[in-house]
Amino acid sequence: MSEAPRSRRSTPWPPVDTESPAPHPDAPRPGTKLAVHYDQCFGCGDVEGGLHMRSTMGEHALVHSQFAVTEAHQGAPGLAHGGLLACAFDEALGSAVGNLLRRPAVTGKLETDFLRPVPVGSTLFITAKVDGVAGRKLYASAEGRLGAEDGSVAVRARALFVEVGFEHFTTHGDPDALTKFRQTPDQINP
Ligand SMILES: CCCCCCCC(=O)SCCNC(=O)CCNC(=O)[C@H](O)C(C)(C)COP(=O)(O)OP(=O)(O)OC[C@H]1O[C@@H](n2cnc3c(N)ncnc32)[C@H](O)[C@@H]1OP(=O)(O)O
Repeated sequence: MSEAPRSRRSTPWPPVDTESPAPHPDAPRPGTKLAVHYDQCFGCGDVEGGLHMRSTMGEHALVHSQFAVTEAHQGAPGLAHGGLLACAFDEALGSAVGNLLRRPAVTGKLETDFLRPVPVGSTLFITAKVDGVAGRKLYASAEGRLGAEDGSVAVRARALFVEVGFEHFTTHGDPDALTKFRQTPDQINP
């Protein structure tokens, strides 16, 4: 296969003026294995059929996540489903925002570039970072490499997270949301 294009993007990123993202003083130190943020989360929780993503804080405010692609994640014979890959990036990006900034936020916009097919049996090594902060708007980006931290780039993603109050979860989700977050050991939410 020919080399994937370096970029298919024409728009600047972040799309607005931002401040540099200062990591929260309580952000996990490099090398820390990051906690599951909610044990029923499809991305990182121990949910049957979930993605079972695990993440680690890296150097230079990078968050490293791995997504092991199984037969349950197929969209075409032997290949990962693009929507599930987007899900994996939502999780990895959210983990970067949540752990580095420690501000409750939800995904407002998520865009993905699928550069190479991702086969069943492969592991996607995703590196995510926070690119900028503009008030409640938190911008993050990530790339996923096939098979190793220095493998070929297969997917790139970028996202806008919007900071919300904790009532977002109790009003729109479950009135017991805060209790349920807290029941997840070492969670980073409220
Ligand atoms: C560790 C954690 C890992 C978590 C990983 C998983 C994360 C998730 O999947 S979260 C679930 C999916 N996301 C959601 O359900 C969010 C649903 N959407 C919402 O609740 C709302 O639209 C919400 C909160 C994003 C924004 O609403 P609201 O609080 O009223 O703010 P609003 O004024 O509309 O937007 C705030 C700013 O963001 C901008 N914005 C919001 N959405 C977008 C968008 N899609 N594109 C561009 N800009 C946007 C607005 O233009 C606005 O900008 P400005 O302040 O400059 O005017």
